[in-house]
Amino acid sequence: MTRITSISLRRVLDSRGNPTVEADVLTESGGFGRGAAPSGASTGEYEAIELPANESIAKAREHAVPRLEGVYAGDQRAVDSALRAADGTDDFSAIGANSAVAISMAAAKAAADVLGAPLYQHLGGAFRGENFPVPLGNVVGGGEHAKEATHIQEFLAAPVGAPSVSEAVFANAAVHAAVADVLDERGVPAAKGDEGAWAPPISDADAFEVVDEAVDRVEDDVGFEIRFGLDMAAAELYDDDSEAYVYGDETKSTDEQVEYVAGLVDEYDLAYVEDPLDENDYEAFAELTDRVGDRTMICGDDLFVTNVERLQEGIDVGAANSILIKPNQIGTLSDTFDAVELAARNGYETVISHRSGETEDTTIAHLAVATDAGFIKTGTVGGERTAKLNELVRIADDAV
Ligand SMILES: O=C(O)[C@@H](CO)OP(=O)(O)O
Ligand SMILES: [Mg+2]
Repeated sequence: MTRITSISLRRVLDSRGNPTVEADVLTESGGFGRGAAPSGASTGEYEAIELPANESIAKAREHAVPRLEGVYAGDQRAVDSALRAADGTDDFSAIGANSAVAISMAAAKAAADVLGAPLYQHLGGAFRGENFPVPLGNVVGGGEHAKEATHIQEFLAAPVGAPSVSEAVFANAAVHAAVADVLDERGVPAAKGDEGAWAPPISDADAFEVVDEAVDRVEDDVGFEIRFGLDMAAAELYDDDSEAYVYGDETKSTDEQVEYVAGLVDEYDLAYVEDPLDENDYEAFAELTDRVGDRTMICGDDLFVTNVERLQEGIDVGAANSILIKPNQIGTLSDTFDAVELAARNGYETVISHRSGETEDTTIAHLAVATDAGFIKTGTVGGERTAKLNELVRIADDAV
């Protein structure tokens, strides 16, 4: 029933206005699934390769589509193996991870459609749908997502005490609004960055104060615990030549960076710190995790790139205690699940994540519920972000 009869690929817009790949998968019994690839700006050195959308589509039409016709969409491993075989490289550089991930997600949705089950249930089984991830909401940001704003890429609200996913989602939106108030009171004008977070021209130190204040206000209002965290995207700050982290005119050695982050964790009771160190520095990651990993999440994004080999290396040295999961970093849902399972087996928390360039695709909301992830990082406001947040609310309401 889920045998694939046709796949169409097209160029659509992402949230930055760049072309990305959208895939439609049809099965012989009429099942339909659509998936669209997101795109990063602060991409990790070891991610699967995104090709220009046109090129990726042409290559996938030539090499992948003929192999996939006749494969069962319900057999996700078979779909993803066919994608890997069609590509023939380790990093999807032949057909592009953008076409691969769009097809992989579209096939999963087509299979769910045939089964008449929500995607999270097809991917995660009958007993999923009870637990929901805590949404990490980007409220202030800079780095590669907004020039002339903070050096730290993301300040993320973390409503860890929210009694429901819906209350958590609304709490993050309230923190986003409270940040605007605090900035306004300080006379700071702020545009928005790529993910809809405020991108004020202030120092990182001032941003900590602003976010801390905004979180306190909303916490008082809603009456449950809200903390905050960071994506430092430190690989973007690290300069290989000087072997230092560059914050405008200031630099920090690796030891100083570890010291700085450990100090921030304690000063602001941070719930979460993603990529605090360079993507090649497992050792310094391990040192920081050793110091503060008992009281905060140290999460590898560019460090692990959703790749089981890199994750295993991190597990071996104690580099972190959580992993960011982005399907397009590795190219298929099967590889994504492998990374989630390896993480879970080793006591690592998983954080399912959007990219800075997004579409209305809601697959990651289902993926987070299907894998019982503790967290999801998918922005706070803006249509391509609320698409995922609202889908979580619908899943909780049994309305998908
Ligand atoms: O670094 C990140 O975690 C992501 C998403 O917030 O950014 P990008 O998609 O630009 O890599
Ligand atoms: Mg990141």
